[in-house]
Amino acid sequence: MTPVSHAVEIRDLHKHFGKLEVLKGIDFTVDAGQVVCVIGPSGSGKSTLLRCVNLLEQPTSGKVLVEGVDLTDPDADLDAARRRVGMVFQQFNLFPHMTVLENVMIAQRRVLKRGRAEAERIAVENLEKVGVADKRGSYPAQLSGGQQQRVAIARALAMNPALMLFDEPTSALDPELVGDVLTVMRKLAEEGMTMLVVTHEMAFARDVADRVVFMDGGVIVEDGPAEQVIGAPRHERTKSFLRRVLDPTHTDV
Ligand SMILES: Nc1ncnc2c1ncn2[C@@H]1O[C@H](COP(=O)(O)OP(=O)(O)OP(=O)(O)O)[C@@H](O)[C@H]1O
Repeated sequence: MTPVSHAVEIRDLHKHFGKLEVLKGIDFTVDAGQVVCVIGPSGSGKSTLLRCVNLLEQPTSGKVLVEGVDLTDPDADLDAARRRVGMVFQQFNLFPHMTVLENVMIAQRRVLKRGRAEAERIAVENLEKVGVADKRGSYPAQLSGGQQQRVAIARALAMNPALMLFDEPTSALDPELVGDVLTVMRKLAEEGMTMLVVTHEMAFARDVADRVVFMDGGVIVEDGPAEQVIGAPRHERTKSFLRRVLDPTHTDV
């Protein structure tokens, strides 16, 4: 068996929606244990890129490998590959009629076929990890946005993923709730979780990411350590984007 060198490997990825080419030849890798933050203006293709890694979108061409499994190979075990990838969205997507505990147990029970006691134990363990175990009997509507997002993170972690994708996990939150979610994400990073994070949180990207990828117009413009891409960008497009996000008087990103 060939050794798996990357948690994620993307080669010449293109994605069209009709005539609109949203991804125009993306190449990059994420190694196991790395945190890679993807930044860039609205509409640059960041979410579409993540959705191609999670099979929510089918690439038009190119390759997406997760732990060496080619998701574009019709013979690949796609269910198994999908289970290796956890995803946290901007919206928490919790079932409103289920308690927090049930929300974190349901996929474990249905997809992984875990028994009730085991699923509950793992759910509680992960709710403790994100600091909301005391809310296990509550319904999502009884929780703050930050607590709901932490439940969504616990739900993804309970599936024992090799890789976590985060798509602007704090952008739907009131500013005072953002910190708690970022703290959980920092902890996961410190524990060695492989993470691909689309974010507008530049401080998080600067402090936590092993690499920052700047996307614009469906291409990767810069890919490197945060101190380079955010601290000393080489390209005019990156500089202009960062001027806009780092200057609060600009809101057009
Ligand atoms: N399912 C779809 N059908 C048609 N067009 C789509 C679809 N999904 C995304 N697009 C278009 O693809 C482009 C890139 O969208 P995407 O959401 O990937 O960008 P983004 O960089 O994540 O933006 P944002 O920061 O605003 O979330 C946009 O022009 C969007 O309208």
